[in-house]
Amino acid sequence: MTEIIDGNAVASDIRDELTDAIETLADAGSRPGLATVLMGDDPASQTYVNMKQRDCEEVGIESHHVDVDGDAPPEKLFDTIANLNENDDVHGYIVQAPVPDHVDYRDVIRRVDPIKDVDGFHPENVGRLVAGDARFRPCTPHGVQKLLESAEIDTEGKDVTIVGRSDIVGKPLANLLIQKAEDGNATVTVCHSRTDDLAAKTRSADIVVAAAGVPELIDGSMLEDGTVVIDVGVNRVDADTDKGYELVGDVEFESAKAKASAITPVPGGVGPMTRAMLLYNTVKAAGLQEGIDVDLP
Ligand SMILES: Nc1nc(=O)c2c([nH]1)NC[C@@H]1CN(c3ccc(C(=O)N[C@@H](CCC(=O)O)C(=O)O)cc3)C=[N+]21
Repeated sequence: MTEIIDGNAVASDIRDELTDAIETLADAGSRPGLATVLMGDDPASQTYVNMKQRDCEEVGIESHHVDVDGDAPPEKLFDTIANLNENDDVHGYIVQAPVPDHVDYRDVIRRVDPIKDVDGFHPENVGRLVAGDARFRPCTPHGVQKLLESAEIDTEGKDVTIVGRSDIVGKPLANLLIQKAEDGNATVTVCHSRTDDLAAKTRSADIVVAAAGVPELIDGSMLEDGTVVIDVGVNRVDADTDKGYELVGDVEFESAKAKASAITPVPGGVGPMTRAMLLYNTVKAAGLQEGIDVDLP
C-alpha cells in the first residue's frame, strides 16, 4: 500500500507544538509578530496571505499586513521594508513573490533585516545555510524535511533527485539534504529544464522531489517501484470549478501513486507545511530578538 503523507496533519502537529513556545514568550512578556507584504494584486498571493493570517490567529502570533500598489515605484516598497525593519512589534516578515516586473526581487531581499528574514532568502541567511549554520531554513525545504521525518523516511545514504533549481526550493533543499546532519546525509541530484534524460534521473532515485512549477511533469512511467515522491508544485490550472481553477501538482498523482511507496498530495501536502514552517521561523525570530530561549519542534 502506498502511504499518502498528510501535510495538513503534520502541519497541525507543528502548530500545536509551536503554541508551547509562544506561551514561553508570552510568560516573558512578548508576543511574536509576523507581517506579510503584498505588492500588486496577484490572486494566488492574496489567497496565501489570507491563509497565513488565519494560521497566525490560530497559534497566537500577531499578524500584520501591508499592501503596496502594483504600479508604485520600487522606492514605495523599500520604504515599507525600512519601516518593518524598525518596527519592534514585527519579529519577522515576508515580501510575497512574485513582485511586479519593474521591481527586482533581489533588491527587495537585500533590504530585509536578516534577523527578520523569516523566508530565509537574504544573502546572509543563504550563506549561513550553505555553510551549515542556518538561522532560518527556507519554509518549503524545511517543510519537506519535516514531512520526510514524520513519515519516518530516513535520508541518510539515499539518492534524492530534486527536479527544479529555484532559489526558494531546489537550491536550498539540495544544500540541506547534503549536510552532515540527521536530516541530511543524502546524495543529491538537482535536475532542471536543460537536464538530458530527466526520467533516468528520477528512475534512479530513492526519493523524488518535484519542484519545477510544471503541472504533472513527473508521472509513474518515470519512477521505479517503491520511490518516495514529494510534490512541491502548486499550479493553478483553469478548470470548471467554483473558483474557476484547480490546484495541480508537478506530479501526475494517480500514475505516480501506483509506483510510489509514499507520496504527498496536492493540495494537502507540502503547501500547509510551508505555512507551518513560516510560523516556526517567526517564533524563532521572536526568541532571537527578545533574547528568550524557546523550544522549537
Ligand atoms: N516570499 C514568499 N514566500 C513564500 O513562501 C511564497 C511566496 N513568496 N510566493 C508564493 C509561494 C507559494 N507558497 C505557498 C504557500 C502555501 C501554500 C498552501 O498552503 N497550499 C495549500 C492550498 C492552497 C490553496 O487552496 O490555494 C495546499 O497545498 O494544500 C501554497 C503555496 C508560498 N510562497
